[in-house]
Amino acid sequence: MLVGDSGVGKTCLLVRFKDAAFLAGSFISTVGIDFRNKVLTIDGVKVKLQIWDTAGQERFRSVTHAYYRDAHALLLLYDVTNKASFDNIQTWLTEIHDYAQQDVVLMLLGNKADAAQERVVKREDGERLAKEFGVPFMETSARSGLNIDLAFTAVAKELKHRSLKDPSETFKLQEYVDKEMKSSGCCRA
Ligand SMILES: Nc1nc2c(ncn2[C@@H]2O[C@H](COP(=O)(O)OP(=O)(O)OP(=O)(O)O)[C@@H](O)[C@H]2O)c(=O)[nH]1
Repeated sequence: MLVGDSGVGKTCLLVRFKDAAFLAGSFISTVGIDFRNKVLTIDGVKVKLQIWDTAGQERFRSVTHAYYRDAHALLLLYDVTNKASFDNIQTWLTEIHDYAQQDVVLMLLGNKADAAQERVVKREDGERLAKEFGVPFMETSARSGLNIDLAFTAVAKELKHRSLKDPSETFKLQEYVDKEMKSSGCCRA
């Protein structure tokens, strides 16, 4: 499930992942909730992701609350060009604490990393916040595609690992993300 303030790019992130496209132009706010499916092959196993795109607007909050408890994973987004969306992350974390399952897989994403000129939230600030709350973190761009597949693949790997319930196998989400970013030679922003 994708959550975060209105306009941070949740719908664009999902469209980029699902269709490898970017919705340029006018911004159409999500009404309530929507979902799309995508099948990934993880270590030879097909994993079907059902991804719920929620409305960030406050007036839809009561609708989205109802979906939290069924979510296995949450991608919590802020917009690196919008300080308020970053400041609101703590409020979102409280909301997640109140409504989601205790062991939900959670990842923090600083989206719109392509927008260098408009950036107001440094990558280090995102990293610091994520560390404070013990949440894996990366910057993404729905416009350029930066780290989009990696974010969803990392979450899918974690979910697959959990569903196999094999205690001899360990999977560390942040370690996986850091390793993948390093080996691709890419950049966190
Ligand atoms: N530069 C840049 N713009 C983006 C990116 N992702 C989204 N946008 C723009 O940000 C605006 C909002 O994107 P949406 O995906 O509709 O935002 P949302 O979070 O789904 O908004 P709600 O549905 O209201 O919750 C649109 O004008 C997008 O074109 C990105 O990675 N880079």
